[in-house]
Amino acid sequence: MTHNPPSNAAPAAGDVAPEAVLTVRDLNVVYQGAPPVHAVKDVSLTLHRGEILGLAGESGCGKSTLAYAINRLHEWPAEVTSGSVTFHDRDGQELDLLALRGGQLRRFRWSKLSMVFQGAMNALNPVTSVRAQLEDVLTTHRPGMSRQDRRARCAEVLELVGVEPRRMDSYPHQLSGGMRQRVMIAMALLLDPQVMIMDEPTTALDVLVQRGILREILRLRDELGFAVIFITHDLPLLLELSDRIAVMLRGQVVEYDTAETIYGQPRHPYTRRLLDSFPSLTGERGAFLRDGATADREIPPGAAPTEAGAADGNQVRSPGGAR
Ligand SMILES: Nc1ncnc2c1ncn2[C@@H]1O[C@H](COP(=O)(O)OP(=O)(O)OP(=O)(O)O)[C@@H](O)[C@H]1O
Repeated sequence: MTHNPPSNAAPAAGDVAPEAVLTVRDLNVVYQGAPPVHAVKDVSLTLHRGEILGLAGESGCGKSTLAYAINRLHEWPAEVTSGSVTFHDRDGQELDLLALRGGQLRRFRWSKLSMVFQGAMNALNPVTSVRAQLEDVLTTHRPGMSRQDRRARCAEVLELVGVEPRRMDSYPHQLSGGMRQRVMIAMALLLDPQVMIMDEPTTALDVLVQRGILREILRLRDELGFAVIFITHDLPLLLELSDRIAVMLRGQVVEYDTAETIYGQPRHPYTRRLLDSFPSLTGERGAFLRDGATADREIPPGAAPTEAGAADGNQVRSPGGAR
């Protein structure tokens, strides 16, 4: 289960090598049907602590298959045919994720790496209160935790995602789509994971609610320091949100660079085509990058959370550290 430390961590500004939290090496995933579909081809990625890595690419290019394989959620006929996925724990341990079995895997998921799925907001159990569903995660993973501490932790994570803790006794159908998705993000945060994989987490939501939630994710990342693999085919959104972006085409990562470089100097013809397919991206350079005040151009600071909150039927906290 032990591997050498990753060697491809790119040097950051100031020559301080960023620390890797997850390394994917030459990963291949095949759906073993007739004929087989080679959905992920020789993918190598390094996720650094606290970074948001965007995974872009058209429908069917393999984004979800890659995310599921990383978290070992893929099911037959999907098979990881080769490669490795290594988690570099905060405590120095190196975990070979493809080798985890049964209890080890259950302990790993949620506590070290959590996932918010496409349509996850519909994954909440309709006949159980939000409180019971959040507490269930803690009862399973932190059996020694007192009832009082469990309740306090649940209230804390709900507050973190901008849901009033009094909503804890609600049932999912009593919450808006945006609030349900916030509850799912709260659940993913419960055990203080080092990595969150978000697969189209806001796609089903209207634009204002979506932007409010994305700002919260940025703020939480700044506050809590987890790293994110964020998957969407919405490239403008990724440019705004991500530190680095990997562009996938037919199972392969064809370009992997900072959001700024992907936007300003795309090298691969497919990346250029992808950028050109969003007409609004042909405007002033940098208009979609998170850097500086440009990200606020479309929605003035302060407006988005209020509007999102209203649309959400819930008070959203100030974006704070959201860039
Ligand atoms: N159960 C399956 N059996 C066979 N092929 C599959 C299966 N699930 C997905 N695929 C194929 O694997 C490839 C990658 O699919 P995947 O869902 O990972 O792409 P994606 O980029 O996440 O797409 P989307 O953005 O639409 O979710 C596609 O060609 C898809 O048709």
